[in-house]
Amino acid sequence: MHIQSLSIENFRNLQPTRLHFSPQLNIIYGNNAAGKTSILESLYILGHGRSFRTSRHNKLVNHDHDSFTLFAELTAHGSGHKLGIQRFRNNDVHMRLNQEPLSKLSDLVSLAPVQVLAPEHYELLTKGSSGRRKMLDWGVFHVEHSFLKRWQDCQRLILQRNKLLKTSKSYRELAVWDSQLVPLSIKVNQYREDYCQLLQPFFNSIIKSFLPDVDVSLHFYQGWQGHDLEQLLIEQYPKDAKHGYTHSTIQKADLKIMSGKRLAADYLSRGQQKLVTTALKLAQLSLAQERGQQYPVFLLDDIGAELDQEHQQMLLDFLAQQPSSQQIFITCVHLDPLKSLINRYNNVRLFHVEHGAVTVIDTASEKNVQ
Ligand SMILES: Nc1ncnc2c1ncn2[C@@H]1O[C@H](COP(=O)(O)OP(=O)(O)OP(=O)(O)O)[C@@H](O)[C@H]1O
Repeated sequence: MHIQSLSIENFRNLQPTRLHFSPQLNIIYGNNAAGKTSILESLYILGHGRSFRTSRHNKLVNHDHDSFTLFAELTAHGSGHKLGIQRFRNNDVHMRLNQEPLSKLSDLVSLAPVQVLAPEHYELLTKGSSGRRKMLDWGVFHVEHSFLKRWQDCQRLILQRNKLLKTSKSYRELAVWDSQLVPLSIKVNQYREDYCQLLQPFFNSIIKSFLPDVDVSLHFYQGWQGHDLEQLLIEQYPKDAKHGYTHSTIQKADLKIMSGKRLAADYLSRGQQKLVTTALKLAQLSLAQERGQQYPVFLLDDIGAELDQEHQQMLLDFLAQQPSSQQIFITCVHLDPLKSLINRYNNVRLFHVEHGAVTVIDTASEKNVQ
């Protein structure tokens, strides 16, 4: 997938602008608070319908306006598309694809795979399992599109089951729901487990280059580890009914990262944990390139902020080896560390951001600088 151009109106501090991107490497640079991450955030919204920084959409609308609008021209599944998203302060959203209204977020997600690595993600190991599950599910979906429908059906059944739990008198009232929920949950679980197995070799090879002396491994834990789900739901009925909530579901699955026999989050340094997160995101990108139906756009926010110089260079070397049809967006304060990457690419666009205003910079003046 390539994003060819993006018009941005009333989004965060950005002045209205229309940007034309390189199908390969795009670098967005400028001082702190200039608006660099806001550009990445708007690109992310094209593929997710939401931000990676906040779940409150009204924060994205410029303080002086009631809605923001994004309009993108992109190439996906081999053809050109025009995608428009307008989001209002009151949470209303209007989406249009090729002039037709688009009602389902899932259509947006399947059209435009966008992967991001931002400072926010460096807490992935230490925070709760939902961030890891979201990351896992994004990957599963882009390798296996039929996953989403099954996942949504499963969520719906869990909600209905939880509702029924609050009024039920015996397990028998739930049996009919569970006869649908159990096979569906097992299927969702299988998708996730298969994906994890596909991801492991990519992750192992990247993490070995980042942390050659540390034993790090990736494991998938289903939400009912070591049990038969059907039996477990029957046994847990008293507890589930008491809380009005199903305790063992696909919502309990997790991607566990171990260092030897210990959880990586309890044992590795913060810097090492950041490298594990970076390796996970890059492994997902590599796997999607190999198995997915199209290459995800890769967004890398604030490259200089979180990694030491040696590992920053490793990350840049990884990006320098990407296939020519991989589109990448990077934000940074200083261009200097990116000079070798810029020189490596034939098709680079540089965008300088200052107080929300974006200027395209002539790459010739920035290329071949030692
Ligand atoms: N809804 C909004 N309306 C107007 N301005 C906003 C809004 N939300 C955030 N801002 C401001 O936009 C500015 C740009 O933020 P952004 O995070 O994009 O900057 P950045 O260039 O990535 O900075 P840094 O290098 O410090 O990460 C900030 O000063 C922020 O306060």
